[in-house]
Amino acid sequence: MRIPVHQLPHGLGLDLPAYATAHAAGMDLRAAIPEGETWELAPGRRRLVPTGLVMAIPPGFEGQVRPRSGLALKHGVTVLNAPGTIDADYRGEVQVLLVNHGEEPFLLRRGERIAQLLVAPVAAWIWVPEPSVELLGDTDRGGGGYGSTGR
Ligand SMILES: O=c1ccn([C@H]2C[C@H](O)[C@@H](COP(=O)(O)OP(=O)(O)OP(=O)(O)O)O2)c(=O)[nH]1
Repeated sequence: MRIPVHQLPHGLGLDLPAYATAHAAGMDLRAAIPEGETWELAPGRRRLVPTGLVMAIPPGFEGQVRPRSGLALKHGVTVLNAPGTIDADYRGEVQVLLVNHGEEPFLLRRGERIAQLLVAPVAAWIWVPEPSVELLGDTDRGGGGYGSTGR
């Protein structure tokens, strides 16, 4: 599968997102912040981090911007809107909304791996309105939820 991608000027020189291992699901996204700058993410604060990437995800697929577990475990830094959705028709820069849930400021530098991108299939659905709830069909669960099956 191929995804046309364009690196904006501030992203040039950074590696394209890549799978770290043979069967990895996600490709790491890198921070396209200016060379030599250090961005501080203070505890409790959020920041939109550029990737320098514009992509054309094929119709029928979506991009999911997910956190990296290592950043979450070591620093409390995660993707605030996880999973962020990259629509197939989006032609703006992919950005990552990071939040620092940790106790220490998190320092971010150019090229750092900040999140991972998964490209997954999505189906387009249409609603079929039914005049009564019975027409939706009976199930074992029925309306049970929120712990109805036990702990
Ligand atoms: O983490 C994210 C989430 C979204 N986007 C881009 C791609 C996506 O296609 C577009 C719109 O995202 P979304 O639908 O989540 O935004 P919205 O808040 O619903 O705004 P809109 O009215 O633009 O759809 O923003 C990102 O770059 N990073």
